[in-house]
Amino acid sequence: MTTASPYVLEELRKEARMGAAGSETTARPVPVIDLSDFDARRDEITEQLWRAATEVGFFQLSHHGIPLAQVREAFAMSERFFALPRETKAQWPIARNAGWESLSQVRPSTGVPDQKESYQMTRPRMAGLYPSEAELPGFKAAMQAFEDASWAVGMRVLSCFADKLGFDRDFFTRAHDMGRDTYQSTLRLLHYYPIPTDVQDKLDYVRGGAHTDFNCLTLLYQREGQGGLQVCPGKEFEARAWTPVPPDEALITCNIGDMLMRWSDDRLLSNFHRVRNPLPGEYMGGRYSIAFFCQANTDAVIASPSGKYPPITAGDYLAERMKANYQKKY
Ligand SMILES: O=C(O)CCC(=O)C(=O)O
Ligand SMILES: [Fe+2]
Repeated sequence: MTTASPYVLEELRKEARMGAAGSETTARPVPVIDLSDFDARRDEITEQLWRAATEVGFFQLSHHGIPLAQVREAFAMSERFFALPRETKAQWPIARNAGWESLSQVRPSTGVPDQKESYQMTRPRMAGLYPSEAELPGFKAAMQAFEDASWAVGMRVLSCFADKLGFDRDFFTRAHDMGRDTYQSTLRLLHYYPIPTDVQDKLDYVRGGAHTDFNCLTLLYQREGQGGLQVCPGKEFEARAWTPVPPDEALITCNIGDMLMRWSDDRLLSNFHRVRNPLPGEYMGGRYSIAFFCQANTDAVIASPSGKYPPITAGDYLAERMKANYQKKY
């Protein structure tokens, strides 16, 4: 007898089926795409991005134009944010992808909360959710500048996909319009807690459960010495064999999200990823990462050209995915 899945969206049913299993790792090449001299090399870069995104679903960007000092400043601010007292952070509880949460994100793949805290910045929803200048001087300005820089890189990559998909070049830029109150792209700071000694061999202690992202494109920043990210290419979902993506401060790791998979009739592949616990002998301290999620504005209609997926607004789509992850927090 089969049990009906509680999830309406195919993506969520797939996540639930993925489960927490699979510890095998397979070395796969992670394509690195050099964005230098972008305007002159646009055609060549577009071909490389397309190949990486259609064959694998994840890739890394080098020479993306964001200075290393700015990435390091964002991480320094993130550490200061998470070092604030719990009661201070609790003034900014998460709602609609904005604010702070701790131990509350339950991925359908694992059914247990990720052992992390995170703080999401979704600009039009941030009233009352930023630390004050007294609490954390310079935080808001540094984070907004970092989001601006990440957005610009994300839009460049998406403009290449627009060319290949037969949309006009600015199609995705218009769909991620920061100037409107329907904007819902999110900058997310993540802090995975240090691993307590008594849980180091417990299977139900999960740093980050397997999932695909809800958005169009994710830009992920990792720190040297704080690895753990593993990916499983979209086409090889059933194999559940994971490939580590070691941190490199100079690179941005990208993956395609489910919005773009729908928008491209599955030509661009979203991919599963997770954050595994450190293995015995590895660094057991905290892990910080930063993700920028290019999420289409709430009123953008994600219509799959062939009609494979029924049209849905990006607002409704995201709400459905968030509800499945945070009970009653959307
Ligand atoms: O922390 C990481 O490396 C991954 C984070 C992630 O996958 C997410 O927040 O969706
Ligand atoms: Fe993710």
